[in-house]
Amino acid sequence: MNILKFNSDEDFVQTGANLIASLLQSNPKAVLGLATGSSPVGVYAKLVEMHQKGLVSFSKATSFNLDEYIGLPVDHPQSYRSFMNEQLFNHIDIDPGQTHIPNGNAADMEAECLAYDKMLEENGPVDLQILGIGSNGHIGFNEPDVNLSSKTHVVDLLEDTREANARFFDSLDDVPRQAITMGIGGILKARQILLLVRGAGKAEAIRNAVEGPITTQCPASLLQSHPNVIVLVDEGAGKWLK
Ligand SMILES: N[C@@H]1[C@@H](O)[C@H](O)[C@@H](COP(=O)(O)O)O[C@@H]1O
Repeated sequence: MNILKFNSDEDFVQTGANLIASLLQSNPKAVLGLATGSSPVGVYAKLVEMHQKGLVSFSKATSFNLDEYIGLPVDHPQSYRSFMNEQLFNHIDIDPGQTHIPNGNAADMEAECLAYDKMLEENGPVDLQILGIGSNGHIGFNEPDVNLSSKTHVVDLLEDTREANARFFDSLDDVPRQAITMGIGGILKARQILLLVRGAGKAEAIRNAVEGPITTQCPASLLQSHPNVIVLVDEGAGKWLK
């Protein structure tokens, strides 16, 4: 794992954005694995800025998002489709038909999981997978558990995850109880992984993930088994790293 610590927010987002932009410059048809949450927001904003300056184009790229809430209307402001449209897709030249997000409103969720993995397999592997980390060590919505699923699946969200995400909703009751997420196996198939970690609230999670044992109780620790992971941490998140 290549762990880079930043004191400056600007350097953090510029480094993340440069990695994605240089991939697209060398391979315009790159397959991007995208994440939601507050961690990648600054990197997406920087990519929009770079796109507006003519420094990067997404016109031939394909994207796959990690996860989506179940049962939230797709146009709900907190759906991950709305998030991606607002933070990135509406401001760049990516073909909307080439952006993929699991359908959290499918009538048959099992079929949706299979279809998503099939699409990933047909278009993959993902060239660069962006990830955030939950304060309990989750990646995507792969929560700590005795067993982790390899494939895309439906997950019951843990209470602490719902509470962490309640800040985006009117009340805790409005936070969905389930999500569809790519599995750990799907995530680890990416050629390269870029883990973005910001804030002191993630200090323990990232220390466990990169310095602790590889355990399903900290799903992000499985990234230690991947040969090409870059971790960007800010000062707060990196405060307990060696
Ligand atoms: N499903 C998402 C994850 O993909 C994200 O990485 C994580 C951290 O979110 P944030 O970056 O807002 O702290 O939790 C969410 O629940």
